[in-house]
Amino acid sequence: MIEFKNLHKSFGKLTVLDGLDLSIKKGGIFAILGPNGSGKTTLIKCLLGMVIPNKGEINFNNESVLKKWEYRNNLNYLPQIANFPPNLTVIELINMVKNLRPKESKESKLIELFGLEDFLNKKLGNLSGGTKQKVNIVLTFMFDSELIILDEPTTGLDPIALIHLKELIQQEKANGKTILITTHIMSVVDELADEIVFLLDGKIYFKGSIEALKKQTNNNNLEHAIANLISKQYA
Ligand SMILES: Nc1ncnc2c1ncn2[C@@H]1O[C@H](COP(=O)(O)OP(=O)(O)OP(=O)(O)O)[C@@H](O)[C@H]1O
Repeated sequence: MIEFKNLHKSFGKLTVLDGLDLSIKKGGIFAILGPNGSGKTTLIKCLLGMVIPNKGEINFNNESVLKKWEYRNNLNYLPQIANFPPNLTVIELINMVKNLRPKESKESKLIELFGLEDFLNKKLGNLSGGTKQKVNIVLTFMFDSELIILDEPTTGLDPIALIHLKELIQQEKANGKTILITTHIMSVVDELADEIVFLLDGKIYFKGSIEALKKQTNNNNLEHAIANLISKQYA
């Protein structure tokens, strides 16, 4: 479904992606992991056309995405930091996004699920971080798309909202969707991920199941298995 071939991206002298190759098949939950600054968001933004690679190919459903935009109709994206217009109310923003995207939307169910009814007429600039993140989640999941990209979706969520988010992700997977998720919360990876994609030094350092990672690192604890991957590389 998605293929990155020999992808390079530098910001000035800083090389972030250094000949990265990765293919992701359709269906399932893929956790994109790596230390801070390893290039997870950059990789996602290359796929979205928000960062232009210096070199390499990116294909979505066997077609190059470079200089294209139509493919974006088939994906939903939750950004790591949502810069909402502070003077709009929650419902104004939801309606604005609905108008921009002429697709069927199911926001009512999500508003109820995350208990946002009482916030609909509040200005986005006055919301708490966690409530803003719930709005971010509603905007991401209200449309039906084959690919869902979630950049740190759990930030600021309380335990109940976190449970609802995890259920939502599982439901999308059950409906055959492909979900890419970046997170530093290993319990989320443990519960959700079918495959781990681990970025280090601008390349994919490991790709496989949690079981395979535990076996390779000879460590039964996911957090320690990941730490083991990093320390072996720098040993
Ligand atoms: N527009 C930009 N201009 C300059 N440097 C950038 C830009 N975007 C990202 N970087 C740098 O590229 C590197 C990779 O950043 P990126 O946000 O992709 O990392 P990440 O793996 O998502 O990190 P984190 O886990 O902290 O979210 C960092 O050193 C970052 O400072």
